[in-house]
Amino acid sequence: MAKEEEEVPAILVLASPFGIDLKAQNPPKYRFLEAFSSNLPLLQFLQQQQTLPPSVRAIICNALKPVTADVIRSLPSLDLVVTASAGTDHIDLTECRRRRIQVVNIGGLFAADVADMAVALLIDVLFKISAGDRFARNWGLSKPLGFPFGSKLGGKRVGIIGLGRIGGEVAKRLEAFDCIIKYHSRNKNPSVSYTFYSNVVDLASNSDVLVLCCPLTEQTRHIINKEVMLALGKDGIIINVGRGALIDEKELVQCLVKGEIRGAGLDVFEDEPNVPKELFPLDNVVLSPHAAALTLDGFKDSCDYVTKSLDTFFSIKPQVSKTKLTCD
Ligand SMILES: O=CC(=O)O
Repeated sequence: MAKEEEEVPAILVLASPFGIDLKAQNPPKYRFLEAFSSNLPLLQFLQQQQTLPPSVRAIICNALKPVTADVIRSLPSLDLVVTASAGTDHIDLTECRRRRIQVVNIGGLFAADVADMAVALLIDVLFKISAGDRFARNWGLSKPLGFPFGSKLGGKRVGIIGLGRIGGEVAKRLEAFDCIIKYHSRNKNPSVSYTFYSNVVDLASNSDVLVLCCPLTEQTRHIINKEVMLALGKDGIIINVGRGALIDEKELVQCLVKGEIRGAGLDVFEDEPNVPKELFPLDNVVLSPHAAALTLDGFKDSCDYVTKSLDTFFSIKPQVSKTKLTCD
């Protein structure tokens, strides 16, 4: 390999089309190994590449592209992982820490969009918009009063789990709809007047709706279990814009099928891209393919963010960058 080529950092791109602006540069600043264009499992893809993997310095990924310990181990020169997501649960952070690999996420860039999606899902479940759309397409063929009533949003008691940037945006929006906001998070937030519950079951017992906005960690995995769902009760609704594994999904399916809770709006699932098939016939459930942060207008922002993260990292000496760049 020519010396100049060696000095151009190699970047493994797991999700399309990050790095577009960078690719157009002349002379090129980076060499891109585009795994997203292959159907092979990532490790197999890497094994098939002859030269580049040993020199890969950075990975660009998003929440749907896991960066496992095996992937990290197959890249001996890896210094940086940039994820176009707020969550970092898809990255083996233990292995990154061990190797002193910098992890950079997108912070609150999409907090407002994710909050908008949470509110949209809630309104859809309450007013049965998606179900009504399906019904209206055959309306003329149905019997009178064949479509069940929806429910108001104003006055609902909404329990937000995780009052960080996304949760805060959800609270702001739903306050404007005259909802009563309560929350659970690791710590009470002294700067808000919403009622704080240190216990999720208590929050569920005192809410009509639970909105999940917290990151997935070992502490929050299955934070919504059967006990919480039963405490929420038959009129309760769950909205999840966090991560699928925040809910015990098997129990959620059972509760929805048996009518032990009233409905759910889900943008995320435990085993994406697999969505439990039992949910498909249910009109009290609105499904979305982890799309809260996927807007055409937002995409340019995430490309810019990824570009800036690479440029910042590679323009700083690696030793310095490892201490100065922060994972938000
Ligand atoms: O899932 C999306 C994100 O983590 O930003």
